[in-house]
Amino acid sequence: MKYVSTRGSAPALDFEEVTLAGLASDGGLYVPESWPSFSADEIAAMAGLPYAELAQKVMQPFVGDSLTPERLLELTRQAYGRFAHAAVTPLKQLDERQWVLELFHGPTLAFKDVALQLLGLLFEEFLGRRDDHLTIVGATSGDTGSAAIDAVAGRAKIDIFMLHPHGRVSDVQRRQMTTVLAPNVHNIAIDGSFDDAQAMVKRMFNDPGMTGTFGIAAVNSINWARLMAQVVYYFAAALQLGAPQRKVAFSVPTGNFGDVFAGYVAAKMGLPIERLIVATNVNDILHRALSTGDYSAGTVTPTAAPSMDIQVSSNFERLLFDAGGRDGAAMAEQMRTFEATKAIQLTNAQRESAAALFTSARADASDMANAMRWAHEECGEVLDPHTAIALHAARAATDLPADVPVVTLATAHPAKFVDAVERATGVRPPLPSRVGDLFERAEACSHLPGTYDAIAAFVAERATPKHG
Ligand SMILES: Cc1ncc(COP(=O)(O)O)c(C=O)c1O
Ligand SMILES: N[C@@H](CCOP(=O)(O)O)C(=O)O
Repeated sequence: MKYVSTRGSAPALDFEEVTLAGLASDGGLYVPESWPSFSADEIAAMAGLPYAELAQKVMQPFVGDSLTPERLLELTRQAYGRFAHAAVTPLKQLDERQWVLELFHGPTLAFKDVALQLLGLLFEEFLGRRDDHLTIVGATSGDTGSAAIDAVAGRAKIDIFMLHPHGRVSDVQRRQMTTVLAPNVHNIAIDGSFDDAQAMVKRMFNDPGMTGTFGIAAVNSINWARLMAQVVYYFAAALQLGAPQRKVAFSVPTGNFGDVFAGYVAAKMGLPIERLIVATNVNDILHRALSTGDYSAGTVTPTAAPSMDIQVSSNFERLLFDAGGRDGAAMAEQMRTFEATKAIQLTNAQRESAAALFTSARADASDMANAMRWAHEECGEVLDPHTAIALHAARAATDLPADVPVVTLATAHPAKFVDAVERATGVRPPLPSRVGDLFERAEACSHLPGTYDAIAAFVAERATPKHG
């Protein structure tokens, strides 16, 4: 399998190279040069497989000969062996139509663990084949950071520098990052928003002063391997609900468009998905883009669902590229316009193609609180604010065919956002014991101005050059 850049001019890479590369050298994102697909019979044969085996089957076409099927299965067993639930991503029924897919049973209590536990192992596997050192530079609005740090802390040949917006992540999210005191972990709180952090990370991939010396790598969803691993749980859920004979809809709390793009990939691979509902909070650039074609970023409003407080959604570029007919030169031009003006209009082709699968909905603070209350009072489930936003959107999708179940992706454990959950439901969910004595541990974090020069200098002083 080869991967091509959405902007058309970076070299095509294989899976091993694309995993270590992160962002393409032309500023684009890598996507498979074509979508692999399964027949209905092949999908039916996956029903009932343990999660690690299903993961190997779904991901093998993307991995190609970078890993044998036997080795990939060893890695998926190792990655998902750390999850606290035997099903890895268990599915729960709320009422006749509504279901919740719990993605937070990994070590750091959010869906990011599903991909990052595997990505940490893939980095180690591929670094073992070469004499290189990796410098991971990531941006987080709370969850990617802790999951990535857990996945790579203490690993030889890897340093991780994780940027988060100062004061805009929950206490649990911050402590899950800053209390990891391994020497290869560097937490940085920046003045600014997640979007500012993400822009600086992307800029570093295109700074020859940094890439010439350091092996800059990505743990954000700009890294293809992140999305690939997230495709698996769409298969897991749909198979339990009757796929391939029955269609399923998914409602996805969305920020950087990675999770819902993984659903798009599952549909491209043959999974019968009736609809993907893109649920946003008041930072609603994606809702506006999908409903009116207006992709224009405003300023970020802090909300009780901080991991979705994003205006510039990296992975939307992957959809625009694929939906727009895979024209790299046109995509590069469209993204240049967006980077310069912070606003573009989707083309008719992009809008029509996206509308075949996606709808969108926006939830404000009271929609979110009402969804949390409904789940708690009517179904006995305590949900986190991000999940509640998607549940609001799922319940609002009344035009779906009556026999289509709707699966809301539960992206974080409610204990990560305990204050917002308590305000809405009166319940203060306890932290699961697997996160240990989080509030007793010492924290280490550097606070830097939100400027590229300050971040680049900080990284350059501490990182190990790529060739030792
Ligand atoms: C809890 C939670 N829900 C939803 C999202 C949004 O997911 P995505 O950025 O893949 O759209 C995030 C952040 O990525 C998150 O941490
Ligand atoms: N919500 C995310 C933002 C980063 O998204 P990613 O999926 O691109 O890593 C977070 O929790 O950090």
